[in-house]
Amino acid sequence: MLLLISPDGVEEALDCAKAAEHLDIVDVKKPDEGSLGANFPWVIREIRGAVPADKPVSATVGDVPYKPGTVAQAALGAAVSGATYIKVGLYGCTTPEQAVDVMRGVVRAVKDYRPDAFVVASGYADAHRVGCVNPLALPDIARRSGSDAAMLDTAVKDGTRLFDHVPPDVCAEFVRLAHEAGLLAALAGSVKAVDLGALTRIGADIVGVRGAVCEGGDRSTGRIRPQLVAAFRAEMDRHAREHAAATATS
Ligand SMILES: O=C[C@H](O)COP(=O)(O)O
Repeated sequence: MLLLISPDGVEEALDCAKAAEHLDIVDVKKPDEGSLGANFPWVIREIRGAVPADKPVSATVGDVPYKPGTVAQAALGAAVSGATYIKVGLYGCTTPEQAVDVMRGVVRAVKDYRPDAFVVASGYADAHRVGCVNPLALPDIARRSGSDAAMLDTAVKDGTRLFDHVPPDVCAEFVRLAHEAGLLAALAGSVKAVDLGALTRIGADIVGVRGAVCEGGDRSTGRIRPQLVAAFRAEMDRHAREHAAATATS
């Protein structure tokens, strides 16, 4: 399982760089603009320059409205700024067809510019609270639009977590559907170390975190700390080892 960490700006990204050996993807966002809030192009560019070249930089394009042209242009902006993972939060899409429309535009805009870019269609585990598409619709939306991964995060950061809204057995179905469609499955949403056992068993390809690696576990007032990233990674590795051992003996 890959570890994606979301700094809120250049300063936190530098702290991520200090823990680079423990993480896989640096995900630029602007948490004060929403769960998948988009940051400025120059921040993406500066972070790309600050983290080791072998670590992909991801950028969130926002909790986007149903405006395919606007979103495609924003996604291209993120790619031009140096992000190779482009994450789109389908907040304003109320049907799978709308979501496919938006993601098709993103895939074309991004891949015409950079064919090896990786496009992530993200929905929300707590979709019922904000009125967007059902979490289990995401793998098919990603497949139909030519995206590379389906993701879930939480829209409302009020302390509730991924599994509060989408229990582990339903997350397992999400991962199964994504894999069946040939996609990677990414899961996030105030994930804590205690969730890593279930996420490992479920077979998620990417886990995304911010709060869990911030001081005090607070994604808004705390700062990302390299030692918390290292500790989180150690827990991931421990679960991976235990799972591999259990699978080998069963
Ligand atoms: O992409 C992952 C998000 O940044 C998750 O943030 P969070 O762990 O604070 O919910």
